Amino acid sequence: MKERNPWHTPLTIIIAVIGVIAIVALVTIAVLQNKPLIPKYKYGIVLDAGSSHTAMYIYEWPAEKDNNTGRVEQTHCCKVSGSGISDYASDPKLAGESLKACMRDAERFVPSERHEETPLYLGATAGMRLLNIKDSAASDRVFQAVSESLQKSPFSFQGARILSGQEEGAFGWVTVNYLDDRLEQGLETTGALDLGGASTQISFISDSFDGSESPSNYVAFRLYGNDYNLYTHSFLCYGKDQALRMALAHQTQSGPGSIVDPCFNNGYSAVKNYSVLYESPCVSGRKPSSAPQTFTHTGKGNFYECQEVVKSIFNFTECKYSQCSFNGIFQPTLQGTYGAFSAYYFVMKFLNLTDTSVPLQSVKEALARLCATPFDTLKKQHPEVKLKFLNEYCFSGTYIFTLLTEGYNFTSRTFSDIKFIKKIKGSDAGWTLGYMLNLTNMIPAEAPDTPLLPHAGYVSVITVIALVLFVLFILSLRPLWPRCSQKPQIV
Ligand SMILES: Nc1nc2c(ncn2[C@@H]2O[C@H](COP(=O)(O)OP(=O)(O)OP(=O)(O)O)[C@@H](O)[C@H]2O)c(=O)[nH]1
Ligand SMILES: [Ca+2]
Repeated sequence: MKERNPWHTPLTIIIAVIGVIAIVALVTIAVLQNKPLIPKYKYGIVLDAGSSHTAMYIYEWPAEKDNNTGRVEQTHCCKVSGSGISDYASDPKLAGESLKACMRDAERFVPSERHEETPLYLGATAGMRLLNIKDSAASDRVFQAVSESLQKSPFSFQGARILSGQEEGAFGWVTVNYLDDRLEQGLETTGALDLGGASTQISFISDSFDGSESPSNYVAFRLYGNDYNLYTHSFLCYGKDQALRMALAHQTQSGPGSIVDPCFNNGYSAVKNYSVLYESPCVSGRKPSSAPQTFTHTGKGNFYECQEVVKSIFNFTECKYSQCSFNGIFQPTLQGTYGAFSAYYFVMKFLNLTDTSVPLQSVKEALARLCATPFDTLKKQHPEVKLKFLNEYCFSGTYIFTLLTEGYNFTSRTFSDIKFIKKIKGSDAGWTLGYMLNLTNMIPAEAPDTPLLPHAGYVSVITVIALVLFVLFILSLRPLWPRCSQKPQIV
């Protein structure tokens, strides 16, 4: 007679089927519930209305990581053609018009279903600060015109305003450290050096600085559970274009007519207009009373003499604090590493000095060679470089060298702590990302709670526990298990 399998009772079969269904359901729910959602992104747009030009940056981040430690990345950048919005003071409508091509670009890069909820900001820096000083009604008209233009875009326009120098410096610092993952992980931070056309910013953490000596240079942050006491200062008029104006103005003081400038290469020559040179508030107070309409600006290319001219635009003597950078501005002792961007990068890139940390002496030698090169030779060596930039590299390089060493007090030892950078992990270094992170509350003050286990670990643990429970359940039903039927004895 065929032996009956003791498991083949209706009860055990039902228990087994229910058990298997329960496990499958449990694992399925665990997987679906915790699976990362299909990547869906959110967007933010910032227009950087600088003194020399406007640029639009589009940022994106995973939608479910909103208000968390999600990585915000720059996905697109559009350079507005023409000059900065402050140059449209006499025809503000054109400032609004100039932004249109980039805004159309943004409509293509941000998916249309996100347009309406995407915040759009415009922040203006030193060019508008200067226009506001010179003619505040004109600056209001420019803002009016750009705001009207941006309101017509499908995005959620959040306003156009001038950033204070302190904000510009602090947000540049946030950008650099956010992109380097230094904030979230509580690592030692990097200082930020930004050289624009009309102002320059220096921002860093110094252990010796708690804000008490100079409160206007102090910005306190609490980010991801860490406190930061940031030193920051923005020098209006010390961006490279305004610095050049000040250097030229200084040289025209000795007598109008012509300037033989050591900061321009030998062979360079141009006729320039006095009124144009002196129209900026950075120099307007110093216009010679009997100046003719024009002056001839020629180059003689000498780095050492150029340094003397550049030094003349700084005041190194006045200081009412324990220590100063220049112009009587407090600066604590330099500390840590620095990321130097904008014009610092453009100029050092031209000098081929961005890849490794460079000894200060090499920079000096490269500048001495550059300034001594006749302008014709320089043009032949760099046919690809725009003349308006090529003209000025001797001045710009010498200015950067002097600002860093004599101004901020970098020495041959600390100079190699500066890295000249343009982008970090695909996003441009600058104040715009930090500005948006702040306005969208994307950096929490406290460290967010992290899940106990990663997703895969969580699913595995749940599965193992389910299996163990199932086995225990089956074992607990032992009393109900059918007994082995005894073979009938043949007597
Ligand atoms: N050599 C070189 N210079 C550049 C380039 N792009 C911009 N510049 C110059 O570098 C300087 C700084 O440029 P930005 O950082 O864009 O300055 P900005 O933001 O307009 O000015 P701020 O409002 O003072 O911040 C200006 O004098 C620009 O004309 C470039 O590709 N090469
Ligand atoms: Ca800038």
